[in-house]
Amino acid sequence: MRRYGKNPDEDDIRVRPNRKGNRPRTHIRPKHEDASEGMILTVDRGRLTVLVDDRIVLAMKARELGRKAAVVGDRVAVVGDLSGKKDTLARVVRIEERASVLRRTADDDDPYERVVVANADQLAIVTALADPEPRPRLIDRCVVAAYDGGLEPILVLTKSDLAPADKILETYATLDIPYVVTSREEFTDGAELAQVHALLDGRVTAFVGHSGVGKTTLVNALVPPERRRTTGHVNAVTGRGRHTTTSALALPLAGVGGWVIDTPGVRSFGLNHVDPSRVILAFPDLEPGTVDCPRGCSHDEKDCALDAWVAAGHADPQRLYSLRRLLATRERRDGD
Ligand SMILES: Nc1nc2c(ncn2[C@@H]2O[C@H](COP(=O)(O)OP(=O)(O)OP(=O)(O)O)[C@@H](O)[C@H]2O)c(=O)[nH]1
Ligand SMILES: [Zn+2]
Repeated sequence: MRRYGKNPDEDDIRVRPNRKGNRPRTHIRPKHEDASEGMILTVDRGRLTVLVDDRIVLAMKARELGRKAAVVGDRVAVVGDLSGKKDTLARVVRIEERASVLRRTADDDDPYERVVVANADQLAIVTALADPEPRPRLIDRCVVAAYDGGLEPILVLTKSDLAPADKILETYATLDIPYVVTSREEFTDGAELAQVHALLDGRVTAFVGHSGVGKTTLVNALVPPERRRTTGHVNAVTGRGRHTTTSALALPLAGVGGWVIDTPGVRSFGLNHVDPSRVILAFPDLEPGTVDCPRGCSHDEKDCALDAWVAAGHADPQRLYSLRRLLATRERRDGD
């Protein structure tokens, strides 16, 4: 599996100046050797649901965890009553290191980045081919968030009964992003569903998409019947579905292993937090060309060494063009 960031989580650790000597400020935690492992499925304010073996356990964060947020997809250590019975409450005592993090700043004016999903292998960017119209810059921003957080992006292009996919596919061909084109009608015949399963089975996939793109329709076709949600309640005033959830939600893929993590419809995807040096990791063919870059180069500036390096024939100019296009989406424009 491709992994982009080395340790995408490290920015979450606020390193504070240490006045008392050079021992890092770590908390000596009780060991909790009896703790069980689990995975967070939902977060609703302070309440977490955690999958422990095959039971769904209600839990809250132990105080010793401090302010670090527990998010959907987190692997955790949990103690207390793990029976999953009514009126029990367990405690999450440890959040394991994250293999990937999907983050967004709600808005580019909003300085706070939030981790939306932890440990997803891939990010399925769901885009309708029409109704609503595709928004390439939003797709690009999601791709950047995936690369930045160590997730592999995949494109899911829905409503192919309304418009063809060629143009979008052409735009993303250079990036070599796996894709699938779907329509609700075809979905029932099995062939498309098999293609989607081929991309998702055995993996943890976070789904993002603008409201109304058909994300719920798609997710419902993938999860067991009792986990389905109602679709199509787009509110004319807010543009949001009536069932818009405020946080992500992990659902098991029907039949085989793997998880779908449904996230609330996004209208924008703030990228304040993105580090260009992590995005370039998704371009291993270009990375060697950055050795002569100025320190802290954004790779989207005048002195970037990539231009000369690519001009000398070391890599495909289309790839550099794509990298620059993605990096440019970090800046917000009207309509994003
Ligand atoms: N023509 C067409 N319409 C579709 C298709 N898939 C979904 N729709 C319709 O598009 C609308 C939105 O679908 P949803 O699945 O609710 O979309 P969503 O992305 O979950 O939207 P929210 O619930 O607002 O977050 C519904 O009216 C669906 O019936 C498709 O393949 N073709
Ligand atoms: Zn550079």
